[in-house]
Amino acid sequence: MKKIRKIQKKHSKVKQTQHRKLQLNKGCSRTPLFKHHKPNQKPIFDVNLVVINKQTVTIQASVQLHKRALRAVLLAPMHFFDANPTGRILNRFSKDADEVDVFLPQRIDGILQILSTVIISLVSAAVVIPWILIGVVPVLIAFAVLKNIFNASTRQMKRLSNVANSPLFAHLNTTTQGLSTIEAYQERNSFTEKSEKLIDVTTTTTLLYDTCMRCIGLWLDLITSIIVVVTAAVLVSTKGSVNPALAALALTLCLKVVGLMRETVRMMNEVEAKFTSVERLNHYIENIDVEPSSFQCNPNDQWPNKGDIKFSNVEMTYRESLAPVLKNISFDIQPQQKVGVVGRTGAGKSSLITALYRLVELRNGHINIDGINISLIPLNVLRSRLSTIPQDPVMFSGTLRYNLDPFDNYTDDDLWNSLEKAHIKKKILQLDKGLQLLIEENGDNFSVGERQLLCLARAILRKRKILILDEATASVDTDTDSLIQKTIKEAFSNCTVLTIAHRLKTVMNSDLLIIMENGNIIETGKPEDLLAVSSSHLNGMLTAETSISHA
Ligand SMILES: Nc1ncnc2c1ncn2[C@@H]1O[C@H](COP(=O)(O)OP(=O)(O)OP(=O)(O)O)[C@@H](O)[C@H]1O
Repeated sequence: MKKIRKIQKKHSKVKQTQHRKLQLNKGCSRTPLFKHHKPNQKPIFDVNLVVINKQTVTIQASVQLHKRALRAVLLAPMHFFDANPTGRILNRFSKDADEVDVFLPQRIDGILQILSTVIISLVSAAVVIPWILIGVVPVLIAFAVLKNIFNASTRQMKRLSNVANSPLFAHLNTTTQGLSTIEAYQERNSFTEKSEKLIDVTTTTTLLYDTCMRCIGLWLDLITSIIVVVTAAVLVSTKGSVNPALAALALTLCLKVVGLMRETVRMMNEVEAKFTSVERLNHYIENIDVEPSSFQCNPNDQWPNKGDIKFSNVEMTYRESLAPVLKNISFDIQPQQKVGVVGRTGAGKSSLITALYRLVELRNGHINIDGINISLIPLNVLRSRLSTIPQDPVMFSGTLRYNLDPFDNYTDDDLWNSLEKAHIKKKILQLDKGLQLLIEENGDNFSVGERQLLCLARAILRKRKILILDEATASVDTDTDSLIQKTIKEAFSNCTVLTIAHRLKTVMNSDLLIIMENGNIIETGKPEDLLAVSSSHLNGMLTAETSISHA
């Protein structure tokens, strides 16, 4: 019985202490002015809610910035990508976007919280000792001057640090892409050395920025200490004339408020420096030229239904400062004609496609498809009505189905049919997963030739009136090349096909041959007509090709 009573007593004692602790906590939760994210606490003044709602303001702002910068890059013309390496673009969308997404909202929130504390503390102090406000003015001036002195340099250091990241990103990008080549040529050491040098440059600029921030911190601390010392000295020297309680309050407030003001200035400086990331993203939004979106003619859904292509005095240059790569080119391709374009490397064959897709606007002349000048129609319409198999076949990470038919417009049977016509069905069947087969980034789990065949399957599926093949079979063996040419002849019998090829054999069955050199057309006609003339360029090229293959 005694034992039970002892336990009961102990239990009630524990309960009492718990109750007292609870009361104490309740008391505490009433006193603080600011919420520190403890559950069940009901603060009088919730800075997060009252001053700023991070979710709706800062995050929304960064989302908008990101969206608009991304849109600007996606709609940028070709020359933007020629002038800006991938690393530079990656830097904006990784490092700069991270500062805008994470750092700035946190810091701005912090500044607002501290500023509110400073204002409330100053108001409470002014109520008790009004003359304290006289002392605040020089303090504010001192901090403002210091902030201005350091602002320019910290911002510049931050800009330097941001810029220094781009070459590092570009180098890492090229290294990962060319890893096998680096290993094959045993260039691992030189690449590692270059990485280290670039990391050194990046960290040096970051160190400069950090040093600048430390320096401003040091000066702010110095001013704070001077102010506290001066206040203490004044209070001591006026001993007896100031109420000791008020003197203690003045000193405490001085320590707290000046300390907080110092912290605000430091953080504001940091935020202003990091705002260079916003500036850099904004630069993309405001300064990247956008591909022309205005149009004077919107062709019907069936356009082009014949496939007639007419180049008239076309002159094109990749940049204003560069020489033209297409010089006064004129030719006419009849509907359903199979045209072969040949010429030496750099002759301007691929530039014909660039001009057809309006990746670069013409300097002179015009191109008509089915009688419509393509410079007058919307870019998305033009590009969606042509089919191409480029030199570098493009595959996206995702399923095979997604790669062939991203908008889910065709049935599985259609897809298998096109794979069969492109002579790749057998290979896909061997891999077991069928249309759900996963394609790795850049189509790395397929050879270049296989990727070209998958692109051919994609083109067969879309059934456009105009098909452009840019060295589409350059990476497949001669037997498969012949098979593909046969397929193209059958599957695209009622389409216009423009084939750019290095191997003359690939285009010898064309209806028309265009031979290019140095941006000009040097010969054009039916292959048999050109072969009949012994001095023709085609005969010369054939002789050169045969002698190389026999060598
Ligand atoms: N993006 C570019 N910026 C500047 N010049 C370019 C660009 N692309 C190509 N050129 C230049 O334009 C000329 C024609 O290039 P194009 O790619 O059309 O030749 P090509 O006949 O297709 O060569 P290849 O058979 O090697 O693919 C070349 O001198 C090349 O240096």
